[in-house]
Amino acid sequence: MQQYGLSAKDLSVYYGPKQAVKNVSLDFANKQVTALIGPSGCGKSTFLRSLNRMNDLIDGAKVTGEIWIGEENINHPKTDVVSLRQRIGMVWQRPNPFHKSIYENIAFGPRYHGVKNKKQLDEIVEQSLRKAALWEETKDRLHKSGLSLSGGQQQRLCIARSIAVKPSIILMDEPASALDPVSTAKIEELITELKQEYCIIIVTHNMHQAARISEKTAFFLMGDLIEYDETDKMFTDPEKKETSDYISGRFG
Ligand SMILES: Nc1ncnc2c1ncn2[C@@H]1O[C@H](COP(=O)(O)OP(=O)(O)OP(=O)(O)O)[C@@H](O)[C@H]1O
Repeated sequence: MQQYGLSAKDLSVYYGPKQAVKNVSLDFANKQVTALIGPSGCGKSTFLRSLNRMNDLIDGAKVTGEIWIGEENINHPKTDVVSLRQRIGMVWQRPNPFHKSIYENIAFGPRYHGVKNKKQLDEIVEQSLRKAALWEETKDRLHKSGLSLSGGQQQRLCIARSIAVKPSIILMDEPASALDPVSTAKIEELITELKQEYCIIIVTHNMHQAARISEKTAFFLMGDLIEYDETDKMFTDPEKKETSDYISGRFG
C-alpha cells in the first residue's frame, strides 16, 4: 500500500489577486487523521477545499501546484472531477443531508456511479450506516426523511453518504463544530474508527479535538504552513514560536 493517501506540492490558492494559500507542500498518510489548525482566515478551509477541487466552483478562484494521489496529479485540467469527488469525500461543518429518505441519502451516490441492483444497494446502505455508527438508530426508519434525524445523527448520515461511494480519502471541515458535546464525542469516536480504513484530513478550531483524534497536525497562519509534525510534538514541544503562541491561546 502507498504510504501517502495524498500529497500536495507547492499548492497556492488565489481569490482574484489575493493569495489565500501560499506554496503549501504537505503529505497526508493513509490510515491516519491529520488536523489542520490556525486562526480564522488563515486558509485552512481554502486549502482543504482545493484537495478535491471544490474551489473550481468558486468564481475567480485559482489553484496552482500539484495534488498527487499515487501517480496521478489530480490538479490537472483533464481530471474527471466527478470521479475525483467519489475518491475524495467531503463532510461539511453543517450537516447537509439531501431532502430525501435516509436510505436514498446513502443510495444516491452509488446509484449515480452505476450500481442499479436493489440487493447491492441495500447492502451498501446497511454497511455505510454501520460504519457511520448509525445503523442501530435508523434501521427501522430507513424510509423516513434524513431531515427527521437530530443534528448529530444528520452529520453521521452525511459521513455514511460519503463512505457509500467508497472513497479512500475523507475531508472534513469542522464536522462537529455545530453539534452538542455528546454528538461531538460520537463524531470523534467515529473518526477514530474510520481512520483504520481512510486517510482523513480535518479542519478544526478545537485544539483539544485535534489533540484527541489526530496523529499529525499542520498549523497555518495567513496562508502559510508554519509547522507540520506529530500531534503530540506540536502540542507539547512545537518548533516555532508562532505555533506555541497559537496553541497556548496567545492569539487566534
Ligand atoms: N470565496 C471566497 N472569495 C474570496 N475570498 C475568500 C473566499 N473564501 C475565503 N476567502 C478568503 O481567503 C482567506 C482564507 O479563508 P478560509 O475560509 O480558507 O480561512 P479559514 O482558516 O478556513 O477560516 P475559518 O477558520 O474562519 O473558517 C480569508 O482571507 C478569506 O476572507
